[in-house]
Amino acid sequence: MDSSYRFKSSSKQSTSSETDHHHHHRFGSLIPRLGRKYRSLSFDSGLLLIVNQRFESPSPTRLVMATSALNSDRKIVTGPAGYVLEDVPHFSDYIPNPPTYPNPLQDNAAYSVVKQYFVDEDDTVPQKIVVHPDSPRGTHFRRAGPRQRVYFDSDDVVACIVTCGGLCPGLNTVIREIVCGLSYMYGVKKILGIEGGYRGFYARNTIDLDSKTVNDIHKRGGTILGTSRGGHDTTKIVDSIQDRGINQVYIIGGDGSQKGAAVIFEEIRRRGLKVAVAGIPKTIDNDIPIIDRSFGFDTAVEEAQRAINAAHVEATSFENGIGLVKLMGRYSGFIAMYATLASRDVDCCLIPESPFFLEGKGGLFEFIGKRLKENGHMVIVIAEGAGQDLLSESNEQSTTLKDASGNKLLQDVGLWISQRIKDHFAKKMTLNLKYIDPTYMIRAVPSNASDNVCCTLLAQSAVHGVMAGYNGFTVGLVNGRHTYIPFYRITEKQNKVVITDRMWARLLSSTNQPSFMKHDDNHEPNHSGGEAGAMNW
Ligand SMILES: Nc1ncnc2c1ncn2[C@@H]1O[C@H](COP(=O)(O)OP(=O)(O)O)[C@@H](O)[C@H]1O
Ligand SMILES: O=P(O)(O)OC[C@H]1O[C@](O)(COP(=O)(O)O)[C@@H](O)[C@@H]1O
Ligand SMILES: [Mg+2]
Repeated sequence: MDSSYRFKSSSKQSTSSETDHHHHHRFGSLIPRLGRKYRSLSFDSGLLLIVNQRFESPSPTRLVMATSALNSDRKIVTGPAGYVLEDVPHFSDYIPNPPTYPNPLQDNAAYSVVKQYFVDEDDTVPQKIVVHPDSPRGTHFRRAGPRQRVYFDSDDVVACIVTCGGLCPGLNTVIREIVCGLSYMYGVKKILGIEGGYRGFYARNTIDLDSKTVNDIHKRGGTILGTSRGGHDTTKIVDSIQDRGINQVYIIGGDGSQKGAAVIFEEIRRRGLKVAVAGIPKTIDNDIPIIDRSFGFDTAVEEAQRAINAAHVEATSFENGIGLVKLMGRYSGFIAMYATLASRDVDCCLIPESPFFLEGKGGLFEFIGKRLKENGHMVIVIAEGAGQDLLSESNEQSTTLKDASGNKLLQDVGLWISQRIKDHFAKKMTLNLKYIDPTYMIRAVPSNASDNVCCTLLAQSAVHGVMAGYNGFTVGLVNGRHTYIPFYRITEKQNKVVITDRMWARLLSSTNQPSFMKHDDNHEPNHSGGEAGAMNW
């Protein structure tokens, strides 16, 4: 490596206020933007573009790439000590010499008081923050925030916003803050709402959005734009984007929506359009990987407390009372786990990641019998995706039904387990079991204060990234900092509760429920699990 190669220490790099903002701008092409610090840029498709080279910037060198060669690539930048930046695409990757403009925020009185308001081009955020002295520096994501130069003239912007998939508290707040961010910060005047999810691009008219029309919407649950499952037709969607002259697309949605956003972006890049696509991750189940937590999750957990309280009141008021609450969570039990930890009234929490069984030693029935004997009542929280294996064993009904988006339709585990418990204890004792299903109540509410702040920052980060020319990314909080994450990192797997992590151990110790490990079970989780995100501390 070049001996004059300069690299900031990791501690310095994470402190943006210390970074040098006076070095020259690098906006002309991909190489200059990567700056002098990186030694290689490789694309996973096998096309190795630059290796072991020191770039002086601004550089006259232009990186010439065939658009087609970029289609499935990953923009990976490596540096010393195992540093890896999983970068997001940028207009300058596939559009030759895109014009740039000074960021209008530089004249905004509100932000002018902030020292070094603009984010340094080289700021990145580490994925893992717990390290050993000899750990490699590891994967980083590009830090979100406003850049000194933007790739859109505000007068030319035609932005659109769409919400897809299931409801989640905070959707309206994100819509509101994208609209307000675009208009107040960047002076954008043309913002369209796409109604009814992806199919709205080609099956519905658009609605005009401005700061006045969205002023109060954050106080309402749901989404003012409407949403849907299914209906993703990439060609029709991109045709509609082109026909309407849209050049910024904000997609608020979960794992399915982000997969949809990724293919829309691929098609846009294939057609060589100067259209930005940004995803804002929405998942009430908190099943999107990498990010610390998703907006609406906090609200959902809080709302679930009301159902758990009701279950507790019912359970404690009757002899051998059992309050059973079913909460959302198809594949990830975060809502159930956090609602249980928050409540302290829950005796048993069942989630999809932790298999359980009913009969025999160490099983659920034995535990219920024991708790009722000790306390006279019991509260059980079950995530909707828990015990699906047991259900399909005892049920001939087809389990292959899917919703319009292709998500497997689950059978009602709450009703099933209620019946099984009643049947089991029928001859032994009088049970009073009350089943509460607050599924849609916890997601149809407006977002709470903390989620509103979370939504605001995500929306603003998305707007800054798009204005700065980044494209094909999802915004997300990583270790408390906002970042731009490539779509593939968000969609390649689901975030799950890792039952061998401390958080699940804390839950087990707070409820003192059995782990439901049979003797022949090995102690590995039965799912791929994934990296421990912040919710798995
Ligand atoms: N693999 C995919 N490719 C393209 N579009 C998809 C894909 N998966 C889901 N979608 C679309 O994304 C939208 C939302 O997906 P869905 O699974 O219902 O909700 P969520 O985004 O909350 O996971 C739907 O319109 C669906 O058709
Ligand atoms: O009945 P619907 O509208 O399909 O939604 C129910 C599902 O939505 C979820 O909240 C998750 O859906 P998303 O992926 O859209 O966020 C699940 O937990 C739940 O099973
Ligand atoms: Mg989903």
